[in-house]
Amino acid sequence: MQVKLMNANERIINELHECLNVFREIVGAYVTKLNDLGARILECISEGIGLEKAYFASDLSADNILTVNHYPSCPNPSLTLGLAKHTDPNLRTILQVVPLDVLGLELFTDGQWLSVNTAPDAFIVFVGNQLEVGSNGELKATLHRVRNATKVRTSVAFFINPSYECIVEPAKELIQA
Ligand SMILES: O=C(O)CCC(=O)C(=O)O
Ligand SMILES: [Fe+2]
Repeated sequence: MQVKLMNANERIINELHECLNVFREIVGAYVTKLNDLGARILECISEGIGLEKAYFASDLSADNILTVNHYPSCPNPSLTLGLAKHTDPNLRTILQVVPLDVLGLELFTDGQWLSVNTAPDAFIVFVGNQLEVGSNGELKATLHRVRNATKVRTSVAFFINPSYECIVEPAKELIQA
């Protein structure tokens, strides 16, 4: 009988595979929930601006991306921004922030930057550029930025995008003659 002992490299590779499987399972379940949540919010938004419930479904929200932003602790946060001001180029963003007590996200509204508070189990939802176009400007893309903090901050952003093939244009129902 031949017994093959695993060397250190093989053991690490096996453990890595195991971690990746668990990671895939957890992230897969999270993304499925975010997809459902995103679809429900989009339905409410569509109805709210006078479009049919499913207007932004299918091609207009077919391509989704999950990203993680990590902001290391910054010794002098007043000297630099974590993320410069921008609007997201997609249809819509759903954001979750960890840890909850580290503030940093700011929205530009009524001529000033306002800090966004987070709450347990809460999601932050941004209107992206494509939703501003699709809604013919009824919804304005959210201008936002991130300030650094002396503590580490991480955010998870789920970007909902139209498919590459689809044409994004103002909804006919929202164009005044
Ligand atoms: O980290 C945040 O709170 C915001 C991240 C963000 O704006 C982005 O990923 O586009
Ligand atoms: Fe953003």
